[in-house]
Amino acid sequence: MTSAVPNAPQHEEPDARPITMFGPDFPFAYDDFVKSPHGIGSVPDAVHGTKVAVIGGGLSGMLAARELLRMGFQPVVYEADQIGGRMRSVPFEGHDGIVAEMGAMRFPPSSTTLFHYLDEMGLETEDFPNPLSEATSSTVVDLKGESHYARTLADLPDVYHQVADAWLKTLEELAALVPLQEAVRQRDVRRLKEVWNELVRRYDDETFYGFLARSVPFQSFRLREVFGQVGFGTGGWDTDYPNSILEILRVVATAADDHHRGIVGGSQQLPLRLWSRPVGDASYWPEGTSVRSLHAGGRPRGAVTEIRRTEPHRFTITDAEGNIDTYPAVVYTAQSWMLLNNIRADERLLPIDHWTAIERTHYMGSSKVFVLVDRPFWKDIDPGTGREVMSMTLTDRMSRGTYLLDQGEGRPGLICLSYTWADDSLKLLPLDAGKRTEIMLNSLKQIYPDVDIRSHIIATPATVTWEAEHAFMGAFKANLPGHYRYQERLYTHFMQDRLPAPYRGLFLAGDDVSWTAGWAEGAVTTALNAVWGVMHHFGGRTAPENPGPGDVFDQIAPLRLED
Ligand SMILES: Cc1cc2nc3c(=O)[nH]c(=O)nc-3n(C[C@H](O)[C@H](O)[C@H](O)COP(=O)(O)OP(=O)(O)OC[C@H]3O[C@@H](n4cnc5c(N)ncnc54)[C@H](O)[C@@H]3O)c2cc1C
Repeated sequence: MTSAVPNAPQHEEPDARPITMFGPDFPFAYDDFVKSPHGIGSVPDAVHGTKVAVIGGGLSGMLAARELLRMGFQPVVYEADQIGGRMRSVPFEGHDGIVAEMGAMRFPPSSTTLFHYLDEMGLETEDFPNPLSEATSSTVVDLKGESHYARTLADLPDVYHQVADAWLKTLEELAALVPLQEAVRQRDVRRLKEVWNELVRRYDDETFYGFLARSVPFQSFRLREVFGQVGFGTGGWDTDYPNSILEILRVVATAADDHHRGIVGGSQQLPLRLWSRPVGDASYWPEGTSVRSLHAGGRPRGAVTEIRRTEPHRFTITDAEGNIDTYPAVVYTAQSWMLLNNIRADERLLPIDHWTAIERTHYMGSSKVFVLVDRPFWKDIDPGTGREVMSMTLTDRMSRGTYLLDQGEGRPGLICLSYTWADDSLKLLPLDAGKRTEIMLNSLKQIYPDVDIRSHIIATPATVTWEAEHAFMGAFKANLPGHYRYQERLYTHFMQDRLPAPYRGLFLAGDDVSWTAGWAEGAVTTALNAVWGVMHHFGGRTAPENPGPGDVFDQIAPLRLED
């Protein structure tokens, strides 16, 4: 997501194994699973060619469709908006190769399963210029009208060091940071479950803010305020303060906010390539078959408007063009709220407790504003100070986070003028691109009075507010306190032997079902769960050498909290 979550402090031994997004709720090694030469499963020949509806053409849907095709199914993709979903890279007309990342834009290398598919699809990554990171030549932190220029954390005034220390101490004292990260590194499932399950029991009812307020190192309100407004790593945290502290601890435990990399050419290429590239080693299908080639006109079906359960054990789907088709199984990857309003959904699709979980799901809003400028003028040196005229900027003003995205020598420069979440995003909701740009330029003018950003702008600004997008209604899920049980229900829904038979056959996947919403790794791993579920539903199995998430589920299942 780039939640407002900062760099996870790490205790790094020189030869330590890397921290990955292994668990902590369901510590299954998805990265090893997808890399195995034994494949991720197969189905009986009689099942080959069976149509499975895949609702949503974002990363999760595209990955599920591709892996289902590989197993010999015929995935039928429905998409309401465009292939890519929240991996939306918007080009600027007349400026080839430059895109504004409206959704996902920076990816932690700890997303090892995501990176496997990036490699498979031949995509390259590069350092992303986060605040104070190595890829960022300078950062300005501007708070309560006072600006500080820094190349590293060491250049910032003492209060920022106090905040960094307080955060590290709090994590060590209240959240068992050291054993938690060590268990993730070592992939020590028993130890990880011991430590994490205890944290779940202790903190499911706690907000992020409440967690800080009860910590001795954060007794000063001033420190909590500074931490909330600028944080460290990717920026301020206060828009996350009302959320469950477990959401934050997952990010910290798995280094999701560290060492981010951007996808060269734009993140949307990943779902687009999963859709259009032939699947080399597919069962049943002739060489050269891709998900796209299985679709008439090379286009997905339109938006789903209705899903009903029909006899015997079928799903009948209507789309926006009025087509009605019936399938023996469905993978559903759109935000789950769509099942409450945009889609007429048969109540018999899910057990009542799952509907409750969907109704209670909480999403964060998010807005971005990008401008294309004639050149990376921010690298000009101010003769008075000897510094670059403008830096990556964190501020408590309306723009909050401003990112400078160098496109290379002799090319225009790209500026993400503003990236906001929750209430800060809501403040922009009713405003058009022009008004938003004006507000952000004004905000930055207070920090850089001598820089005329407007004079460099060469294209219409690009902007988005995800909560206003019809097919999304939010940027990413963020559990509130007390939501663990809902999350556990939705995540484990792919284990359908546990459900009464009339509720089987529809598999939930995607970012909002994952434990780490706002991170593409969760879209990938929940897609793999759903693929395992579909395979199992049709009598398929994995190779004994490479058991899947459902095969080992009972040994590593997420903690189930009782009433
Ligand atoms: C602002 C923002 C910043 C982010 N930053 C990062 C980041 O830096 N790093 C990172 O790892 N992750 C980030 N993420 C998260 C990442 O984008 C998601 O995890 C991932 O893209 C989700 O993929 P998905 O397939 O689960 O869902 P989606 O991408 O939402 O795909 C669901 C698809 O379903 C479609 N749909 C909706 N309704 C219907 C219908 N009725 N019929 C058919 N189709 C329908 C939608 O149009 C959409 O294409 C960010 C997300 C946002 C919004």
